[in-house]
Amino acid sequence: MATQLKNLSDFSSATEIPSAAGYSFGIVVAEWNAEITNALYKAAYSSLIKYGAHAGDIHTYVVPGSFELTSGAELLLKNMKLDAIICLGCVIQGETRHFDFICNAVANGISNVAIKHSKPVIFGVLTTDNQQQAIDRAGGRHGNKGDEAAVTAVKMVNLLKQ
Ligand SMILES: Nc1c(NC[C@H](O)[C@H](O)[C@H](O)CO)[nH]c(=O)[nH]c1=O
Ligand SMILES: CC(=O)[C@@H](O)COP(=O)(O)O
Repeated sequence: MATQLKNLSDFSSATEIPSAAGYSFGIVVAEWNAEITNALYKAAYSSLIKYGAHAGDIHTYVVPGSFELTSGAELLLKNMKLDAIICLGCVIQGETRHFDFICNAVANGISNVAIKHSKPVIFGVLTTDNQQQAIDRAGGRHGNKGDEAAVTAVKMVNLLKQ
């Protein structure tokens, strides 16, 4: 599996990570699976600060579930001047196909919001078969998708400087 070859928080071999200084970021976090999404959030916030973002330029909002990440991102971009949005959530397969509908809706919805506003909206959503896979990707053996999402946002806001 691809993840087995990659730690989500290892950027040692990555291209240089540009500065986040001067850019404003929104972070939308889903409450569902809060022990996981809180870990994603802490990593994303810490990474933005590590790469130069100012605390006053990071705006955090909580939504009930991952399905609401799309509307959360839309509301922020419609009402605030932000350079990028990071959406953080954790969807874990249950007994029914509800998982599929949420995952597909969020992935497509976030993409549509990004295109509508011509702004980076980062898909920092874990979509796992079970709790352990989520733990492994929220600060466990496969790193933290919150780190990955933050670095992606920093790279994207600097895109036009390339
Ligand atoms: N089962 C999970 C959910 N379900 C809730 C939905 O995201 C949504 O809030 C509800 O359908 C009302 O619109 N959300 C997650 O983030 N993770 C899950 O595992
Ligand atoms: C992804 C979900 O919504 C899931 O946790 C709900 O569980 P179930 O499919 O058993 O209703």
